Amino acid sequence: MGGGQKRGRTQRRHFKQNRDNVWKHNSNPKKTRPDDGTNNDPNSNPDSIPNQKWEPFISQNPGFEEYYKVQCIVSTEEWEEFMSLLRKPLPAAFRINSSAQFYQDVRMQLENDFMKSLEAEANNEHESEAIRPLPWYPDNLAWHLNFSRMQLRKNQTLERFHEFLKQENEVGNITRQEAVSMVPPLFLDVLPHHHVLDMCAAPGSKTFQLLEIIHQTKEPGLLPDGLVIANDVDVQRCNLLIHQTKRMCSANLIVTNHEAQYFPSCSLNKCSVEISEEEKGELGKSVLQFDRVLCDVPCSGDGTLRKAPDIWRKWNAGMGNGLHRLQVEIAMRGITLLKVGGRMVYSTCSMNPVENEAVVAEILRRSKGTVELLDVSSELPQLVRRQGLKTWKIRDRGLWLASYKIVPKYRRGVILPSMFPSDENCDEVEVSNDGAQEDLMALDSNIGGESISGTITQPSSEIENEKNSENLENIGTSADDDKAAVQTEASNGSASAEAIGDDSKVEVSRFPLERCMRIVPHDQNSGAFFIAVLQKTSPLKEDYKNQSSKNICKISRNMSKNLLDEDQSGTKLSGDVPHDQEPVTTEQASDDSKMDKNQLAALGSKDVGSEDNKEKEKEECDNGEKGHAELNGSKGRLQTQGKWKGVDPVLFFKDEATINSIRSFYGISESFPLEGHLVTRNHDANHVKRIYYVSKSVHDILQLNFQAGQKLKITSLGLKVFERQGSKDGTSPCFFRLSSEGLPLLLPYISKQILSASLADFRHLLQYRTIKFADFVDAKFGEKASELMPGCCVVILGEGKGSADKVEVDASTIAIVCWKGRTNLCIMVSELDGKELLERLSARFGREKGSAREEEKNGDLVIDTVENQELGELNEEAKDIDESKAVSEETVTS
Ligand SMILES: C[S@@+](CC[C@H](N)C(=O)[O-])C[C@H]1O[C@@H](n2cnc3c(N)ncnc32)[C@H](O)[C@@H]1O
Repeated sequence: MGGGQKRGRTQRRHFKQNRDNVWKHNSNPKKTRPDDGTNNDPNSNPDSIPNQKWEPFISQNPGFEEYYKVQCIVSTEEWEEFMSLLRKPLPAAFRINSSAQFYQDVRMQLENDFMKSLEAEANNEHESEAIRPLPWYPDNLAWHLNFSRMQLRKNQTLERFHEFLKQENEVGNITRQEAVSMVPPLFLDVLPHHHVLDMCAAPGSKTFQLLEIIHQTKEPGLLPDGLVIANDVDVQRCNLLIHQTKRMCSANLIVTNHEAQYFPSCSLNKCSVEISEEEKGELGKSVLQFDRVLCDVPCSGDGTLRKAPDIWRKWNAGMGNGLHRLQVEIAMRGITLLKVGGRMVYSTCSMNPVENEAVVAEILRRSKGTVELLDVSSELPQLVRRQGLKTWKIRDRGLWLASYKIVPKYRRGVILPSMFPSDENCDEVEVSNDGAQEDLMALDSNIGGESISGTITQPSSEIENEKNSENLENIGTSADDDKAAVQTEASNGSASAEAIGDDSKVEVSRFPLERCMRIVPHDQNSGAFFIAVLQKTSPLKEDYKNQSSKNICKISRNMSKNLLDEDQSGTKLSGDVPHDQEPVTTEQASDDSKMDKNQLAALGSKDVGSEDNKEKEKEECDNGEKGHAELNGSKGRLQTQGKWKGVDPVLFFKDEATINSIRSFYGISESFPLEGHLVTRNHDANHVKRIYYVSKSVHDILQLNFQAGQKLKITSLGLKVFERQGSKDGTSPCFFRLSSEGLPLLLPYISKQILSASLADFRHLLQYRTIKFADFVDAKFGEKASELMPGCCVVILGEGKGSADKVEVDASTIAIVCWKGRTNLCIMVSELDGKELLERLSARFGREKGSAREEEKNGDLVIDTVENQELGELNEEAKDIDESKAVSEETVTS
């Protein structure tokens, strides 16, 4: 099983400490709001928050209502229901982590216990059940609660259930995830051998799902052939992603930190250093390409209104307009990195067609028949969804624009042809764009002829407008100006006044956008989501660049060319990030005057394209090329000093003496490959603290990355298997202990330092944490334990058979990492994990007769105080190591 089939125990500590327990009370009472469903009554004052001044969220936004009415997002008859549900709090949902060892037990508890005991608690007109499995999610692994989190907290009769949710969340058996957010990975149709790229992955709930699928079918100790590369541009969010996915214990994961629109392809054909065909052959690939790509892009997020009601206040049409370009660029990069025959899912938690159908249409337009929008109407039939829209309109500064033709010239750098349903306008755009280019040149000359970094063609008049529009009064003025401009354009004959109300001029997309899926809240009491499933049917065409150029500014045109070149795999690879151009950043792309920096930050876009970043990108490019010659030698040093500053280097661990001592101490079978699979993040082999195991698939990508000059900025990878141990007495001959998360992978191959305990002794170990050899119920077990070498060891549960002699493991084996001291055995499992494991054993095997605490009082289990203290320190040390790791080796600090 390894990676993924069981989760470790101690390793979950830092995960827990680094995320809120979402089922606990809200630590920020200011954010709390009443749970009455509408919460727009300023006079209501919930009793639940004594002494707190409650400020209700506004749940009105006339602009929002007008926008979606015009877009016909739902029929007129449904409008009231749609709006009413948007104002109600989102019912909680969660997923059972199928990688957790006790996931079946958790599922049984929900099906057999809570579903029945909570029957009486169904409490609103939308639902007849208090909790229910989501019908479209496989194997009853995803659950919908007919309560919001606030209701769970307030209701006494739900207390036991609430406690259950808190504990299972804390130990990592369940993950809270919005129901609709679970959908995209299901449509990706991932198989265990697939190479999957999750382009915008943080905080990682979908990455977790992808890893679960990758690890689904493997036996203990075997790793799947596939892998997931999870990427996010935001450093802080990348760290969340790392902590989230750590619970998966996967050796098949790489976390990277790139702007997705420039995700490197690690093309060997671009390398400055010659690589022989033989070397390329050994690697099995000369460019990074994926079987599956998840493109869950940054978006305006209005599909999450039910759980993030502050969006009511912030929402404006410019948010979607501002993100469209970035979304297209990310999606096109995804298509470029996709293998022919591969599938890509494009998704957003926005309802806005500009961020959805318009982006999908642009992908199809640019890929010119090489990408198909799949009809997946027969997949997940129980998931209620609507067809995509074929027509929509653009709202810009108070104007409705039904066609690109009526976009005022000075807005044409912002409002793009690709935002509109029809691509007929694209031909006319060439002329119009010339105008925009003239504007840009004029602007360039205004600022001394230097080109503006990555800016969309934006005339100075517009910049002035946008500056002024901070002031609300000026927004009105600017909109009036725009109207006047449209009228002038129209009367000049360069545009027809196709504004709202003129239905005869409605544009309809030529693409089969009805195959897209939109989930709206009132269909199944959920949030809203948009999903499109695309398949690459052949390599992108040579003239893709020409075609796309009509819709995109000069900057992006260059980028399209580079992307295309990469797609002609093997023949015309022109390399990675197009460093000769500045990236179109979220911030720049979102240049609508009403979308301020705070809003962008709220979209999770901070750090994108900062000057610092851009400088680094240039530097990275240079150093990356140089780095190639020094494969895994001084490269680590180079990396920390130049390339990917602030990120620990990735190095294969090749210290044979250490590897041999580990193998021999634990009796790790020769059939388990260590060589070539061990990685560290420290270039000083003598001070390596943690050793990570990587699958063959990850190994191959690392090799390619080394060969290509370390294009990938890797923030985390693999599965921690060994940690340097700080034995106080120095008696253990092995310097490295096993880590809990790596144990499931190694377990089937370990033949030394491993014992099988009876159920009673296993329970006692979990309960008392340290037991003297003489105090074990099974004396033979105590004797065997005393004969182990001092240091790290493994105890497996022999399930009451008293089988100290025989150690047999299979997928269901329950095992813990322990420490053999001079007189006793101590577990290296956190208290919470120990407690939870005890409870699971009770649920499976029944409670132990007699209270162990009483036995303790009677002095049955006396522990050598001195050694106990020493072992306590060791345990503490293990915890410290876990925590420091998050800071030193896995946290991106750039
Ligand atoms: C909708 S969230 C992704 C949610 C995630 N897929 C999940 O299921 O947990 C969008 C993410 O895109 C990231 N992002 C924004 N701009 C990006 C860019 N240019 N490249 C990569 N990631 C980006 C944000 O930091 C944010 O974490």
